[in-house]
Amino acid sequence: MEDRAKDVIIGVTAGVAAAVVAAACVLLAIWLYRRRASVAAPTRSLESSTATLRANGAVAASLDFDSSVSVSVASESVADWDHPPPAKRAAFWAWRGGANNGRDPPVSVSGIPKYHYKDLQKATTNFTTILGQGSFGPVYKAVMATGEVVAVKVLASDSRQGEREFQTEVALLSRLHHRNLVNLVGYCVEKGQRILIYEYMSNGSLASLLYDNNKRSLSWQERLQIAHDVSHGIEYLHEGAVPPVIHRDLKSANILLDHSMRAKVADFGLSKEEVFDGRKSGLKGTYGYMDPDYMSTNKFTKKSDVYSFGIILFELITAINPQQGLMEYIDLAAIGGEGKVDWDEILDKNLIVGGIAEEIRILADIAYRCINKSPRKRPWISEVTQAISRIRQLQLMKHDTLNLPRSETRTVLRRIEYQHVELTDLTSMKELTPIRA
Ligand SMILES: Nc1ncnc2c1ncn2[C@@H]1O[C@H](COP(=O)(O)OP(=O)(O)OP(=O)(O)O)[C@@H](O)[C@H]1O
Repeated sequence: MEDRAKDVIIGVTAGVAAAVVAAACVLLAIWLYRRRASVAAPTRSLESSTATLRANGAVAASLDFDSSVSVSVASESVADWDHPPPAKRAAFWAWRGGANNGRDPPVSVSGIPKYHYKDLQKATTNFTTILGQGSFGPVYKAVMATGEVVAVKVLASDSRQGEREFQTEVALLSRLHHRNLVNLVGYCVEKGQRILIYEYMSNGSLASLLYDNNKRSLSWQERLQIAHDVSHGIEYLHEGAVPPVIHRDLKSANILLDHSMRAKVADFGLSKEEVFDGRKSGLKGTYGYMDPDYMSTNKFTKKSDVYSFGIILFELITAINPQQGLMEYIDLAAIGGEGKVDWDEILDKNLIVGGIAEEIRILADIAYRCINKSPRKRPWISEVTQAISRIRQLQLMKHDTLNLPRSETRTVLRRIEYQHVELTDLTSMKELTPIRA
């Protein structure tokens, strides 16, 4: 009897112990689950707010600290911005100007010099030396006290988007340096004004050189150099910058030329919101340059920039404005299908000179691949740069050949033939694309 009571007591004790252990496990599991969920929650919401901008495992993310500030810069890891280090946080609050009740002066995180408004006023003769008017405000030529000539872009003070874009521009350009990007040399935030100061590009925009009747026509050599420069600039953004950057508003008006006609890409972060098809779509970019795939999916990728660059290449070849029917002309020329495209029909008449037909055809073929409706079939920008390099090599070799003694000419011609085969391979560019898409 006593043994039986003992057994009962042991059984009950073991049961209670088992129940306690089980309850503890359940509680532990609940606690762990809740903890993980609370850590994951902000990341998820940030990811969802940037989802439309992500593509190809890389690129543009929005720094959505609040819904009014959506800065398109290439992705630092989401987690990184989820818990930014103190320096980044301070910079961000400083940029927001007002988030700290405006007590502190704006902080330059960028290392880019900050100018006083009165100095810029003087350098622009009280803002009278206007170079042009963009959608974010006027641009002035300024001669600084040091004698340096710069371009001063005054963002419209009433524009909320202007302020947002201002933040993007300073943030992006402070970490992007390349000879084919228009350098930001300073900025000013004073008296309610937001001003960006750039290196001065004395030959203006590619658009004005192509479409302004008062300007001389660009030579083929210059056009090829411009194509190469721009391609290098974009390649730096896509494949050199860490993290990578998508421009989102590549167009001939955003390609500027310096005193020696070298081209640079301008206007990061200043892509404007555009009303499309009469409806407010939230799409960014400029009509005539916008990737059709982006218009249907709302996903902007590096290949969307490649599309816009393809359009710019066609502008260089045809001098037809994309906003005045360029695409229709291209479709007409390509009506015969692959291998039967006749680019001669749409060539800029100023390019009808001897000896360059083959080079033009190759560049047009590259451009045509860039504007393929399917982003996967478009080349990567580094492939485009390489293809343009080959055209230039071909040119150099031709030039050398003309200056060579007869005995060497045959060898060089053979090399040209070889290069040509390589070029044809490159312009087909089909094999690489699916691997990285
Ligand atoms: N760094 C610069 N050097 C010389 N001229 C410049 C410079 N930046 C802009 N400009 C000139 O100022 C004018 C306005 O330029 P801005 O970049 O504001 O607008 P946009 O690119 O022409 O148009 P949008 O703002 O609609 O894209 C253009 O004519 C351009 O050629």
